Amino acid sequence: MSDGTGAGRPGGRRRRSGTVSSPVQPARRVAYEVLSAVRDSDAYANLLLPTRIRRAGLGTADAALATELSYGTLRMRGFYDRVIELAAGRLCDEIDPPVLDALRLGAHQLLATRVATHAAVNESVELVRGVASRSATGFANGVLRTISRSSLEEWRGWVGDEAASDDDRIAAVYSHPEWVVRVLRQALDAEGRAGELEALLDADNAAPAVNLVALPGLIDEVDAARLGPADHFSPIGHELASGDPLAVMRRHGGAVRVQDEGSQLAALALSRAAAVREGERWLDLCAGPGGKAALLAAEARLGGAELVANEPVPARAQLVRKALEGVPVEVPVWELDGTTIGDEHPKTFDRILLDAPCTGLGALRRRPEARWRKSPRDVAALSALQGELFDSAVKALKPGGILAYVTCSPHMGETVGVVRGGLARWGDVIAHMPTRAVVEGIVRHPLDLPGDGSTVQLWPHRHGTDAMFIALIRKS
Ligand SMILES: C[S@@+](CC[C@H](N)C(=O)[O-])C[C@H]1O[C@@H](n2cnc3c(N)ncnc32)[C@H](O)[C@@H]1O
Repeated sequence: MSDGTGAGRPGGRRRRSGTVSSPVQPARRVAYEVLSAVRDSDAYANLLLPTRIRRAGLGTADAALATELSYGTLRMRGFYDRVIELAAGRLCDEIDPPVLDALRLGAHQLLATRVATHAAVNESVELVRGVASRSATGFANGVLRTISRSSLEEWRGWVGDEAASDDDRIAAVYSHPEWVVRVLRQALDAEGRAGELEALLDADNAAPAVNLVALPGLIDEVDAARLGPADHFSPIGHELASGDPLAVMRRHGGAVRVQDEGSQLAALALSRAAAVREGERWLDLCAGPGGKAALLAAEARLGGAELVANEPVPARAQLVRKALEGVPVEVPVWELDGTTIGDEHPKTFDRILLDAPCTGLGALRRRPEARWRKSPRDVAALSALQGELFDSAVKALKPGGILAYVTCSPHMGETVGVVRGGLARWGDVIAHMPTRAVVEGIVRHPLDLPGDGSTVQLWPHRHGTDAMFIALIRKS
């Protein structure tokens, strides 16, 4: 990674006061623009960042620095805001948002990177100079110098000391909203593992490695082995050894994709829950953007099954079509409301993947701003929709068919809550399958999965995957 000092670039501007101020290094400017857009226009960092990096013409090292700075700052924003409040002696609400963005970016560099202190302070102050008054520039300089005089551990201690309760301390120090801390603890507690909470919150704050899936039947084992070290659990996954994942994907013409190991296991749990019979009909009910649809299409092709993918949001349905392009098999893409498919196509499918729209609280390491955007109100609306989609899927299943209910959230209102509700409504025609036993039959190494085995909850801190939930259900 670049040290961010900008060494070797042309000299700075001479200001009227006679001091020399340096221009902001492009990687830092890109990170600052991303933070502003996320705050100001609800942008998604993972979508915006590649465009901004390209537009700024950043090389590999600077692109990595811009990514680390923007993702790291967004993830740890909750903690940095407490640090800034202590250092500034005023609430963040009282600081001009563009100035606050620069302070957050500066705090991240000072407390969590090896960027030299003078570069972190001076360039953050330069960013403020570009958007605010002279007094704001002096204020930012003072706050950042105060932050720079103490270590991360010291700031963690002081932030913890100021907390109003133990949950508030954990929320502040680990930079998660307090309600998210509570729901994550509840889900771990249900497994008798509440003691893992801080390890989970830490894992949410770490950048995940790039993980690849080698689609079965589309790439031979020798070529797959060259992608990088085999995943610990997924039999078809590899960690990217080095290089640009897009270039690797292009080289393999659709046979290789970026996909979290947990997502691979969720799709395989459905396709490998029972031997595939020629001519089976499969449905991916909520398919956008199509990662699991591509894997299911490859699995269906090997077993002689037919897949239909459904995604009601047209732009996302286009992404599904694109994701399916590299799999040499015909997959119709419907654009229907999944809640109506059960009535429109009753008793039609042998297997259905219901990868439900959810809060995404299981993928916080991947979507750095997501934790600040969700609220408990979202859970109520989503779990109602998840229940309707569940009912629709049960109706659309043939007798004997299998449903995989999946979320990338461990929130119990979206996981076991929805499944229990479904069983209460449909208990005379559906029953749990032994999901843990199915998944254990797929993985390369044993998974540590407490509970009765009727469902599977994966975790970033324990398994290195997103926190995917999987429940296999069979219709009688
Ligand atoms: C968690 S994502 C699915 C991810 C996908 N399976 C993959 O692996 O790429 C949930 C999807 O459900 C879609 N969705 C939202 N409401 C829906 C509905 N009423 N019926 C079907 N799909 C819906 C969303 O647009 C979103 O694309």
